[in-house]
Amino acid sequence: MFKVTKTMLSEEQIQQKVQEIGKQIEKDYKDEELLVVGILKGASVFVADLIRNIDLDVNIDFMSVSSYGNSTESSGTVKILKDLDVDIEGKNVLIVEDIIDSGLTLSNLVAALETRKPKSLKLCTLLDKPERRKVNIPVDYVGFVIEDKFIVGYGIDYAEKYRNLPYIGIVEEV
Ligand SMILES: O=P(O)(O)OC[C@H]1O[C@H](OP(=O)(O)OP(=O)(O)O)[C@H](O)[C@@H]1O
Ligand code: HPA
Ligand SMILES: [Mg+2]
Repeated sequence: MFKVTKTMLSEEQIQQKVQEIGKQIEKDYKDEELLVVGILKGASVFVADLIRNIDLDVNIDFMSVSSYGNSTESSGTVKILKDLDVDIEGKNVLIVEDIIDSGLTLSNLVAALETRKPKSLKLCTLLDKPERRKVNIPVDYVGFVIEDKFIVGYGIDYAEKYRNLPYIGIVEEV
């Protein structure tokens, strides 16, 4: 049976980091228009907190892609389940993810969005698990670099559970 056995990052640590990233984004996009794109469902909680720490005129949109399903291993392919509502040509786009693991989700997504000719395309992730990377992908804003543990909480699930935890916990077989 799988259970949340430990806390990896507390609610306070996460909130502090989200504030820092938000302020950095605010600086970097001063006097620019910005479209923040959250990747459902995992990034939903992070995006909601992040945009409240960016004191600029931001627009938000969401995409839904899937690579994990109910397992702890990526299937290696990414399906677009819900596309953006808006055209991103000529816009500053910031993709927001909860976690980069193999990098497959983001690299596929970036390739797809680059063809739509945004003015700029940057990436932001709360968590980065570099040990599991299968494709190299440069990320502009990283919250925490974490070790190779299967984690949940703050939007991130195991079999659709635990997304509502306010902290990041480690899931282990007990
Ligand atoms: O770097 P990768 O190996 O591609 O893994 C990262 C992706 O996997 C998870 O999403 P998932 O596809 O499980 O869907 P979800 O966001 O709806 O939970 C996570 O939210 C990232 O989007
Ligand atoms: O550690 C993880 N936990 C949950 N979902 C994930 N998707 C990629 N990595 C993870
Ligand atoms: Mg996701």
